[in-house]
Amino acid sequence: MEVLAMEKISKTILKQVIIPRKPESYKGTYGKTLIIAGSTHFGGAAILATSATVHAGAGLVTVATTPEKFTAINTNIPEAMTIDYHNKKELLAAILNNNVIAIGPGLGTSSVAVGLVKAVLNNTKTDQTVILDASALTIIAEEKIPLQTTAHIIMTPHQGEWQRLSQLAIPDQTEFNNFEKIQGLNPDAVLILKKHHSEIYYQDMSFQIDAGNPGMATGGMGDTLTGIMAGFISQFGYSLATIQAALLIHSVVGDKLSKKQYVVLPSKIIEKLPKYMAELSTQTK
Ligand SMILES: NC(=O)C1=CN([C@@H]2O[C@H](COP(=O)(O)OP(=O)(O)OC[C@H]3O[C@@H](n4cnc5c(N)ncnc54)[C@H](O)[C@@H]3O)[C@@H](O)[C@H]2O)[C@@H](O)CC1
Ligand SMILES: Nc1ncnc2c1ncn2[C@@H]1O[C@H](COP(=O)(O)OP(=O)(O)O)[C@@H](O)[C@H]1O
Ligand SMILES: [Mg+2]
Repeated sequence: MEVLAMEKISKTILKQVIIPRKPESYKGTYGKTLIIAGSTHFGGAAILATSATVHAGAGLVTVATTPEKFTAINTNIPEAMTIDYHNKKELLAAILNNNVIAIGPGLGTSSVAVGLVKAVLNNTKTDQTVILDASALTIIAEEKIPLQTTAHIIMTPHQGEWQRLSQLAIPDQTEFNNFEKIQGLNPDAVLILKKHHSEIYYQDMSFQIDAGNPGMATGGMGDTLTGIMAGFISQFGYSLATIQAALLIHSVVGDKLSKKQYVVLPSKIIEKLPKYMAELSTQTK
């Protein structure tokens, strides 16, 4: 039985991470992000993840997806560029050229999707961050793909996806057991276990957010977190503080919205992000 409660992430982390932008900066200062997402039946996941990345402040965002979704993505998020993930040459160039790569939202588990996950894990390096979410995690579990990249790895499963990856039934997903399973997957990987009051496992430390509400239990909410995480790491750099701030802001904005809205739409969280980030970055204390 676990006796000690996990450390809660304080809201002060938001002001610490979300600092004012430097006047002489340009889009390149805020990082390049590649989102590999979407498939015939899950176009919305790609749109939400991409839109969240752009609204969170990533400098340049590219989406690798199926061309049938280009129009929808370009219409919803004209700021993002699109490439066809079936084009191996373009995909490899994009994997090599981006600082942050998020893969999985709405990707499905087709053989093409399996190839995409392998391409990311085989071609990323130390200075990059790879965020593995949704279908990418299911593929890694089903195909037993080793997490062998030297890039930073952040896994963002919900409890069902973590069960697939770790073989731990939900009641057995304790702090102790989760740490043990991370060791077996890749000791350097960060786990964000999504649930009511999501948890972060980072090296030998664990944290929990004291925010989030059941109004957020709606499709696309995790895809949105993935985009926020990608956008934050892209512009603020990879660190524990950045990861904590991204996870927390998603639920803090969700809590603000839930005061007046029974169900919290992911697209509404995305819409609110730039204003809330401006407020946080200009507050002195
Ligand atoms: N608009 C869209 O295009 C959307 C696409 N989506 C995509 O759909 C694909 C399948 O993902 P899903 O997560 O829906 O399905 P999954 O089959 O991967 O996961 C759902 C299963 O996990 C179980 N589970 C246990 N604990 C859970 C928890 N805390 N939260 C959620 N599920 C839990 C459920 O009972 C269910 O059996 C992914 O690629 C995902 O990104 C979803 O994100 C929904 C929205
Ligand atoms: N009851 C709840 N309380 C707090 N947060 C929740 C609740 N239900 C869902 N969430 C949050 O919503 C997100 C759901 O992620 P996920 O299941 O991956 O959604 P999707 O794949 O549909 O985008 C997670 O960040 C999770 O913590
Ligand atoms: Mg999900």
